[in-house]
Amino acid sequence: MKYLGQESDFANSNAKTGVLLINLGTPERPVCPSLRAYLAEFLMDPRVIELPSLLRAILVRGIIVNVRSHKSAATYREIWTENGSPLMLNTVQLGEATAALLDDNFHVEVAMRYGEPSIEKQLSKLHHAGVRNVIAIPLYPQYSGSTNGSTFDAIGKAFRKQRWVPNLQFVSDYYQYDSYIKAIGDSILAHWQKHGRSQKLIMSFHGVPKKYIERGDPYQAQCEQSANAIADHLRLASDEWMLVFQSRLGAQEWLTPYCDQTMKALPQQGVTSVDVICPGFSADCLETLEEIKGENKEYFLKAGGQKYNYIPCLNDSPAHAALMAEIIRDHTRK
Ligand SMILES: C=CC1=C(C)c2cc3[nH]c(cc4nc(cc5[nH]c(cc1n2)c(C)c5CCC(=O)O)C(CCC(=O)O)=C4C)c(C)c3C=C
Ligand SMILES: [Fe+2]
Ligand SMILES: [Fe+2]
Repeated sequence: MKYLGQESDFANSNAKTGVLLINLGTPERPVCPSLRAYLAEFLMDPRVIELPSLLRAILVRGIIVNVRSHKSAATYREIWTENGSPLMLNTVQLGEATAALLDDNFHVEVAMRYGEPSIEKQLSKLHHAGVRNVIAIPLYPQYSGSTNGSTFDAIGKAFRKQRWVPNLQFVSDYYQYDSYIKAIGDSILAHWQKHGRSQKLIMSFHGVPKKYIERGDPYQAQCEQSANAIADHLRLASDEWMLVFQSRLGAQEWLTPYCDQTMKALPQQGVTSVDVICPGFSADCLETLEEIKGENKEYFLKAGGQKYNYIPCLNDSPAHAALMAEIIRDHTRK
Protein backbone atom coordinates (compact mmCIF):
# COMPACT_ATOMS: atom_id res chain seq x y z
CA MET A 1 0.00 0.00 0.00
CA LYS A 2 1.29 3.44 -0.89
CA TYR A 3 0.06 5.29 2.21
CA LEU A 4 0.26 4.12 5.83
CA GLY A 5 -2.92 3.96 7.88
CA GLN A 6 -5.78 1.71 8.95
CA GLU A 7 -9.47 1.95 9.73
CA SER A 8 -8.88 1.81 13.49
CA ASP A 9 -7.17 5.21 13.18
CA PHE A 10 -10.69 6.76 13.35
CA ALA A 11 -11.44 5.09 16.67
CA ASN A 12 -8.05 5.96 18.12
CA SER A 13 -7.97 9.59 17.11
CA ASN A 14 -8.13 12.04 19.98
CA ALA A 15 -7.73 15.71 20.74
CA LYS A 16 -4.30 15.26 22.28
CA THR A 17 -1.46 17.43 21.05
CA GLY A 18 1.71 15.57 20.16
CA VAL A 19 4.99 17.34 20.79
CA LEU A 20 8.16 16.32 19.01
CA LEU A 21 11.42 17.76 20.36
CA ILE A 22 14.05 17.17 17.69
CA ASN A 23 17.79 17.35 18.07
CA LEU A 24 20.55 16.70 15.56
CA GLY A 25 21.48 13.10 16.32
CA THR A 26 24.46 11.17 17.40
CA PRO A 27 26.22 7.94 16.42
CA GLU A 28 24.80 4.76 17.94
CA ARG A 29 28.13 3.93 19.57
CA PRO A 30 31.52 5.72 19.65
CA VAL A 31 33.12 3.29 17.20
CA CYS A 32 34.26 3.66 13.61
CA PRO A 33 31.41 1.77 11.83
CA SER A 34 28.74 3.74 13.73
CA LEU A 35 30.54 6.98 12.90
CA ARG A 36 30.70 6.06 9.23
CA ALA A 37 26.95 5.45 9.08
CA TYR A 38 26.13 8.56 11.11
CA LEU A 39 28.44 10.94 9.24
CA ALA A 40 27.32 9.60 5.83
CA GLU A 41 23.62 10.15 6.65
CA PHE A 42 24.30 13.57 8.18
CA LEU A 43 26.69 14.97 5.59
CA MET A 44 24.84 13.59 2.55
CA ASP A 45 21.94 15.86 3.53
CA PRO A 46 21.85 18.51 0.75
CA ARG A 47 20.92 21.13 3.36
CA VAL A 48 24.16 20.48 5.25
CA ILE A 49 26.64 20.36 2.39
CA GLU A 50 25.26 22.44 -0.44
CA LEU A 51 26.90 20.85 -3.44
CA PRO A 52 25.57 19.03 -6.53
CA SER A 53 24.76 15.48 -5.40
CA LEU A 54 27.56 13.73 -7.27
CA LEU A 55 30.19 16.13 -5.95
CA ARG A 56 28.75 15.80 -2.43
CA ALA A 57 28.85 12.01 -2.65
CA ILE A 58 32.49 12.07 -3.77
CA LEU A 59 33.44 14.49 -1.01
CA VAL A 60 31.45 12.81 1.77
CA ARG A 61 31.63 9.09 0.97
CA GLY A 62 34.99 9.26 -0.78
CA ILE A 63 36.86 11.59 1.56
CA ILE A 64 35.21 12.96 4.74
CA VAL A 65 33.72 9.70 6.03
CA ASN A 66 37.00 7.85 5.50
CA VAL A 67 39.21 10.56 6.93
CA ARG A 68 36.98 11.59 9.83
CA SER A 69 35.30 8.45 11.21
CA HIS A 70 38.29 7.13 13.09
CA LYS A 71 39.26 10.43 14.73
CA SER A 72 35.63 11.32 15.38
CA ALA A 73 35.00 7.96 17.10
CA ALA A 74 37.95 8.68 19.39
CA THR A 75 36.61 12.13 20.33
CA TYR A 76 33.13 10.69 20.95
CA ARG A 77 34.72 8.11 23.27
CA GLU A 78 36.12 10.97 25.36
CA ILE A 79 32.65 12.32 26.13
CA TRP A 80 30.58 9.08 26.05
CA THR A 81 28.87 8.18 29.32
CA GLU A 82 27.85 4.77 30.62
CA ASN A 83 24.31 5.68 29.56
CA GLY A 84 25.30 6.74 26.05
CA SER A 85 25.86 9.97 24.15
CA PRO A 86 25.49 13.19 26.17
CA LEU A 87 23.41 14.78 23.41
CA MET A 88 20.94 11.89 23.53
CA LEU A 89 20.77 11.76 27.33
CA ASN A 90 20.40 15.51 27.76
CA THR A 91 17.72 15.68 25.09
CA VAL A 92 15.73 12.76 26.51
CA GLN A 93 15.92 14.32 29.97
CA LEU A 94 14.73 17.66 28.57
CA GLY A 95 11.79 15.80 27.02
CA GLU A 96 10.91 14.25 30.38
CA ALA A 97 11.25 17.56 32.23
CA THR A 98 9.04 19.26 29.64
CA ALA A 99 6.39 16.53 29.75
CA ALA A 100 6.25 16.89 33.54
CA LEU A 101 5.15 20.52 33.11
CA LEU A 102 2.32 19.69 30.72
CA ASP A 103 -1.06 18.10 31.42
CA ASP A 104 -2.56 14.93 29.96
CA ASN A 105 -3.61 16.74 26.81
CA PHE A 106 -0.02 16.56 25.59
CA HIS A 107 2.10 13.63 24.48
CA VAL A 108 5.84 14.44 24.28
CA GLU A 109 8.38 12.46 22.26
CA VAL A 110 12.03 13.12 21.41
CA ALA A 111 13.47 12.44 17.95
CA MET A 112 16.79 12.81 16.17
CA ARG A 113 17.21 14.26 12.68
CA TYR A 114 19.91 11.68 11.91
CA GLY A 115 20.07 8.20 13.37
CA GLU A 116 17.69 6.98 16.06
CA PRO A 117 15.05 7.53 17.29
CA SER A 118 14.14 8.82 13.84
CA ILE A 119 11.58 11.53 13.15
CA GLU A 120 9.56 9.05 11.10
CA LYS A 121 9.42 6.51 13.92
CA GLN A 122 8.44 9.07 16.54
CA LEU A 123 5.79 10.69 14.35
CA SER A 124 4.31 7.28 13.78
CA LYS A 125 4.28 6.76 17.56
CA LEU A 126 2.29 9.97 17.91
CA HIS A 127 -0.04 8.83 15.12
CA HIS A 128 -0.69 5.51 16.88
CA ALA A 129 -1.38 7.41 20.10
CA GLY A 130 -4.21 9.07 18.20
CA VAL A 131 -2.63 12.52 18.04
CA ARG A 132 -4.18 14.80 15.40
CA ASN A 133 -2.21 17.97 16.24
CA VAL A 134 1.58 17.96 16.19
CA ILE A 135 3.96 20.65 17.41
CA ALA A 136 7.50 20.07 16.12
CA ILE A 137 10.33 21.94 17.82
CA PRO A 138 13.83 21.63 16.36
CA LEU A 139 16.06 22.22 19.38
CA TYR A 140 18.09 25.01 17.78
CA PRO A 141 16.98 28.46 18.95
CA GLN A 142 18.44 30.16 15.85
CA TYR A 143 17.16 29.09 12.42
CA SER A 144 19.55 27.69 9.86
CA GLY A 145 18.55 25.80 6.73
CA SER A 146 21.22 23.24 7.65
CA THR A 147 19.48 22.35 10.92
CA ASN A 148 15.90 23.62 11.33
CA GLY A 149 15.26 23.60 7.56
CA SER A 150 16.57 20.07 7.29
CA THR A 151 14.37 18.98 10.20
CA PHE A 152 11.35 20.30 8.32
CA ASP A 153 12.40 18.27 5.25
CA ALA A 154 12.46 15.09 7.34
CA ILE A 155 9.02 15.79 8.84
CA GLY A 156 7.61 16.42 5.37
CA LYS A 157 9.19 13.21 4.09
CA ALA A 158 7.65 11.22 6.94
CA PHE A 159 4.19 12.73 6.39
CA ARG A 160 4.38 11.95 2.69
CA LYS A 161 3.99 8.29 3.70
CA GLN A 162 0.95 8.82 5.94
CA ARG A 163 -2.63 8.67 4.64
CA TRP A 164 -4.03 10.98 7.35
CA VAL A 165 -1.65 13.89 7.84
CA PRO A 166 -2.22 15.73 11.14
CA ASN A 167 -2.25 19.46 11.82
CA LEU A 168 1.35 20.63 12.12
CA GLN A 169 2.84 23.58 13.95
CA PHE A 170 6.51 23.83 13.03
CA VAL A 171 8.56 26.07 15.33
CA SER A 172 11.02 27.64 12.94
CA ASP A 173 13.11 29.32 15.66
CA TYR A 174 12.74 30.60 19.23
CA TYR A 175 15.75 32.87 19.80
CA GLN A 176 13.41 35.83 20.30
CA TYR A 177 11.69 34.38 23.39
CA ASP A 178 12.46 36.50 26.49
CA SER A 179 12.46 33.25 28.49
CA TYR A 180 15.27 31.89 26.29
CA ILE A 181 17.43 34.99 26.76
CA LYS A 182 16.65 35.06 30.48
CA ALA A 183 17.39 31.33 30.92
CA ILE A 184 20.82 31.71 29.29
CA GLY A 185 21.53 35.01 31.09
CA ASP A 186 20.52 33.58 34.46
CA SER A 187 22.66 30.47 33.94
CA ILE A 188 25.64 32.77 33.37
CA LEU A 189 24.82 34.78 36.51
CA ALA A 190 24.50 31.57 38.54
CA HIS A 191 27.87 30.42 37.21
CA TRP A 192 29.49 33.74 38.14
CA GLN A 193 28.04 33.56 41.65
CA LYS A 194 29.56 30.12 42.13
CA HIS A 195 32.89 30.40 40.29
CA GLY A 196 33.59 34.13 40.03
CA ARG A 197 33.59 36.22 36.86
CA SER A 198 36.27 36.28 34.17
CA GLN A 199 37.49 39.24 32.11
CA LYS A 200 35.41 38.33 29.09
CA LEU A 201 32.29 36.33 28.32
CA ILE A 202 32.61 34.40 25.06
CA MET A 203 29.39 33.31 23.36
CA SER A 204 30.21 30.58 20.89
CA PHE A 205 27.71 29.48 18.22
CA HIS A 206 28.09 26.62 15.74
CA GLY A 207 29.32 28.06 12.44
CA VAL A 208 27.98 27.59 8.92
CA PRO A 209 29.68 28.36 5.59
CA LYS A 210 29.53 32.11 4.89
CA LYS A 211 27.95 31.55 1.50
CA TYR A 212 24.81 30.08 3.13
CA ILE A 213 24.25 33.50 4.74
CA GLU A 214 24.93 35.27 1.43
CA ARG A 215 22.22 33.05 -0.10
CA GLY A 216 19.64 34.13 2.47
CA ASP A 217 20.08 32.01 5.61
CA PRO A 218 19.07 34.21 8.61
CA TYR A 219 21.31 32.27 11.03
CA GLN A 220 24.07 34.86 11.53
CA ALA A 221 21.61 37.69 12.18
CA GLN A 222 19.70 35.55 14.69
CA CYS A 223 22.91 34.60 16.51
CA GLU A 224 23.92 38.27 16.69
CA GLN A 225 20.51 39.31 18.00
CA SER A 226 20.59 36.52 20.60
CA ALA A 227 24.10 37.44 21.78
CA ASN A 228 23.23 41.14 21.99
CA ALA A 229 20.07 40.37 23.98
CA ILE A 230 21.99 38.12 26.40
CA ALA A 231 24.65 40.83 26.86
CA ASP A 232 21.89 43.41 27.46
CA HIS A 233 20.23 41.11 30.01
CA LEU A 234 23.58 40.94 31.85
CA ARG A 235 24.19 44.71 31.34
CA LEU A 236 27.59 44.00 29.78
CA ALA A 237 29.64 46.71 28.09
CA SER A 238 30.76 45.90 24.53
CA ASP A 239 34.34 45.08 25.61
CA GLU A 240 33.11 42.58 28.22
CA TRP A 241 31.82 39.99 25.79
CA MET A 242 32.37 38.56 22.35
CA LEU A 243 30.51 36.39 19.83
CA VAL A 244 32.47 33.67 18.00
CA PHE A 245 31.65 30.75 15.68
CA GLN A 246 32.99 27.23 16.18
CA SER A 247 33.17 23.83 14.43
CA ARG A 248 34.14 24.81 10.89
CA LEU A 249 34.76 21.98 8.45
CA GLY A 250 36.64 22.07 5.16
CA ALA A 251 38.52 24.78 3.31
CA GLN A 252 35.79 27.31 2.48
CA GLU A 253 35.15 30.41 4.58
CA TRP A 254 32.74 29.96 7.50
CA LEU A 255 31.24 32.60 9.76
CA THR A 256 33.85 34.61 11.63
CA PRO A 257 35.37 35.31 14.10
CA TYR A 258 36.47 31.70 14.49
CA CYS A 259 36.43 30.40 18.05
CA ASP A 260 39.77 28.58 17.88
CA GLN A 261 41.66 31.55 16.41
CA THR A 262 40.09 33.86 19.01
CA MET A 263 41.19 31.60 21.88
CA LYS A 264 44.74 31.54 20.54
CA ALA A 265 44.81 35.35 20.17
CA LEU A 266 43.05 36.62 23.31
CA PRO A 267 45.92 36.14 25.81
CA GLN A 268 48.22 38.27 23.61
CA GLN A 269 45.58 41.01 23.77
CA GLY A 270 45.69 40.95 27.57
CA VAL A 271 42.64 38.73 28.14
CA THR A 272 43.79 35.92 30.42
CA SER A 273 40.47 34.73 31.84
CA VAL A 274 37.28 33.83 29.95
CA ASP A 275 33.88 32.31 30.59
CA VAL A 276 32.56 30.45 27.58
CA ILE A 277 28.94 29.52 26.83
CA CYS A 278 27.28 28.04 23.72
CA PRO A 279 23.79 29.62 23.56
CA GLY A 280 22.90 27.96 20.24
CA PHE A 281 23.16 24.43 21.65
CA SER A 282 20.22 23.23 23.71
CA ALA A 283 22.07 20.17 25.02
CA ASP A 284 25.69 19.51 25.83
CA CYS A 285 27.23 17.32 23.13
CA LEU A 286 30.46 16.64 21.28
CA GLU A 287 30.69 20.21 20.01
CA THR A 288 30.42 21.76 23.46
CA LEU A 289 32.09 19.16 25.69
CA GLU A 290 34.99 18.11 23.50
CA GLU A 291 35.51 21.12 21.25
CA ILE A 292 34.71 24.02 23.60
CA LYS A 293 35.25 22.62 27.09
CA GLY A 294 38.29 20.59 25.99
CA GLU A 295 40.08 21.60 22.78
CA ASN A 296 39.59 25.38 22.91
CA LYS A 297 40.50 25.50 26.58
CA GLU A 298 43.81 23.94 25.65
CA TYR A 299 44.39 26.55 22.91
CA PHE A 300 43.65 29.36 25.34
CA LEU A 301 45.86 28.05 28.14
CA LYS A 302 48.70 27.22 25.75
CA ALA A 303 48.58 30.76 24.37
CA GLY A 304 49.09 32.17 27.88
CA GLY A 305 45.52 32.26 29.21
CA GLN A 306 45.12 31.49 32.92
CA LYS A 307 41.46 30.78 33.59
CA TYR A 308 38.94 29.23 31.21
CA ASN A 309 35.49 28.34 32.52
CA TYR A 310 32.91 26.52 30.44
CA ILE A 311 29.27 27.23 31.30
CA PRO A 312 27.00 24.25 30.44
CA CYS A 313 24.03 24.30 28.08
CA LEU A 314 20.51 24.61 29.45
CA ASN A 315 20.03 20.81 29.11
CA ASP A 316 17.14 19.63 31.34
CA SER A 317 17.20 22.65 33.68
CA PRO A 318 13.82 23.85 35.01
CA ALA A 319 14.17 27.12 33.04
CA HIS A 320 14.74 25.19 29.79
CA ALA A 321 11.76 22.90 30.36
CA ALA A 322 9.64 25.96 31.22
CA LEU A 323 10.77 27.61 27.97
CA MET A 324 9.73 24.50 26.00
CA ALA A 325 6.37 24.41 27.78
CA GLU A 326 5.82 28.10 26.96
CA ILE A 327 6.63 27.54 23.27
CA ILE A 328 4.30 24.53 23.23
CA ARG A 329 1.43 26.47 24.81
CA ASP A 330 1.97 29.32 22.31
CA HIS A 331 1.68 26.86 19.43
CA THR A 332 -1.23 24.81 20.75
CA ARG A 333 -4.35 24.91 18.56
CA LYS A 334 -7.06 26.87 20.36
C1 LIG B 1 29.09 21.18 6.62
C2 LIG B 1 29.01 20.68 7.79
C3 LIG B 1 28.20 21.13 8.94
C4 LIG B 1 27.26 22.15 9.08
C5 LIG B 1 26.79 23.17 8.05
C6 LIG B 1 26.77 22.10 10.44
C7 LIG B 1 25.83 22.96 11.00
C8 LIG B 1 25.35 22.86 12.30
N1 LIG B 1 25.54 21.83 13.21
C9 LIG B 1 24.91 22.13 14.40
C10 LIG B 1 24.88 21.35 15.57
C11 LIG B 1 25.66 20.21 15.80
N2 LIG B 1 26.64 19.70 14.99
C12 LIG B 1 27.19 18.58 15.59
C13 LIG B 1 28.19 17.77 15.06
C14 LIG B 1 28.73 17.90 13.77
N3 LIG B 1 28.51 18.91 12.86
C15 LIG B 1 29.20 18.65 11.69
C16 LIG B 1 29.18 19.39 10.49
C17 LIG B 1 28.31 20.47 10.21
N4 LIG B 1 27.43 21.08 11.07
C18 LIG B 1 29.91 17.40 11.89
C19 LIG B 1 30.79 16.73 10.87
C20 LIG B 1 29.60 16.92 13.17
C21 LIG B 1 30.00 15.57 13.76
C22 LIG B 1 31.02 15.57 14.73
C23 LIG B 1 32.39 15.56 14.19
O1 LIG B 1 32.77 14.60 13.52
O2 LIG B 1 33.09 16.55 14.47
C24 LIG B 1 26.54 18.37 16.86
C25 LIG B 1 26.93 17.34 17.92
C26 LIG B 1 26.44 15.91 17.73
C27 LIG B 1 26.75 15.01 18.91
O3 LIG B 1 26.51 13.81 18.80
O4 LIG B 1 27.23 15.39 19.96
C28 LIG B 1 25.59 19.37 16.99
C29 LIG B 1 24.61 19.56 18.12
C30 LIG B 1 24.30 23.41 14.24
C31 LIG B 1 23.49 24.12 15.32
C32 LIG B 1 24.57 23.87 12.94
C33 LIG B 1 24.17 25.10 12.24
C34 LIG B 1 23.63 26.13 12.74
FE1 LIG C 1 27.33 20.60 13.16
FE1 LIG D 1 33.46 19.83 16.30
